[in-house]
Amino acid sequence: MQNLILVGPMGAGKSTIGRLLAKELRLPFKDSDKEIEQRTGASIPLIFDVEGEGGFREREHAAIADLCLLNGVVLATGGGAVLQEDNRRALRSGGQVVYLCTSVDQQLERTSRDRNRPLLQAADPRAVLETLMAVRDPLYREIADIVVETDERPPRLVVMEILERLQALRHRESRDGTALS
Ligand SMILES: Nc1ncnc2c1ncn2[C@@H]1O[C@H](COP(=O)(O)OP(=O)(O)OP(=O)(O)O)[C@@H](O)[C@H]1O
Ligand SMILES: O=C(O)C1=C[C@@H](O)[C@@H](O)[C@H](O)C1
Ligand SMILES: [Mg+2]
Repeated sequence: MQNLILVGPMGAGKSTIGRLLAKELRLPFKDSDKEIEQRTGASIPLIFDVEGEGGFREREHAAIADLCLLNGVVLATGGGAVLQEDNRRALRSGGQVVYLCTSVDQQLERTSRDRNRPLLQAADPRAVLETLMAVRDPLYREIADIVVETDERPPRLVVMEILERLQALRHRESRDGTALS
């Protein structure tokens, strides 16, 4: 069975929605950020402190490569997992990719309460999020099978929409497959 892979920016809800989706589908849940922390034995802020973003991205690359080889899991990725082309290829072939789309306003609101995102420990987090979004939005879209809006929608509704949209996609794919054969 294919994996279900969630991509999107910080605060899109990948970890929150991934966990709920996995519960709903009775599938194991994996989170690449958690996997990196477990493998390293250190928190993400500490990895950034000691090794810089480059060190973190190397660890992320290794974790994504391994996690994408699993079968039948829901995988939440880190916000920057789409930056490396290798990662995008692995994510693409690792399963169905869901882009959780979120405005910068909502991202700010959802991330302002915790300090676990080193890239946002900046004087102007809004400017950081806007810059990241300009670079990354096309990359999320490049690999997404479906794009789901999460603004003004509680996590449970987002989960329902993902399930409905994936079902519609499967119907369409099987219909088109039948039409071609
Ligand atoms: N649809 C939603 N509506 C309201 N709040 C939400 C929604 N989705 C997530 N949140 C809240 O936003 C915060 C950030 O969510 P979460 O950690 O799941 O984001 P993430 O996409 O995994 O971020 P990161 O890329 O940094 O790991 C959490 O406090 C979560 O409860
Ligand atoms: O958007 C990003 O680059 C990041 C998002 C988080 O999920 C973590 O992977 C880390 O804080 C970096
Ligand atoms: Mg997360």
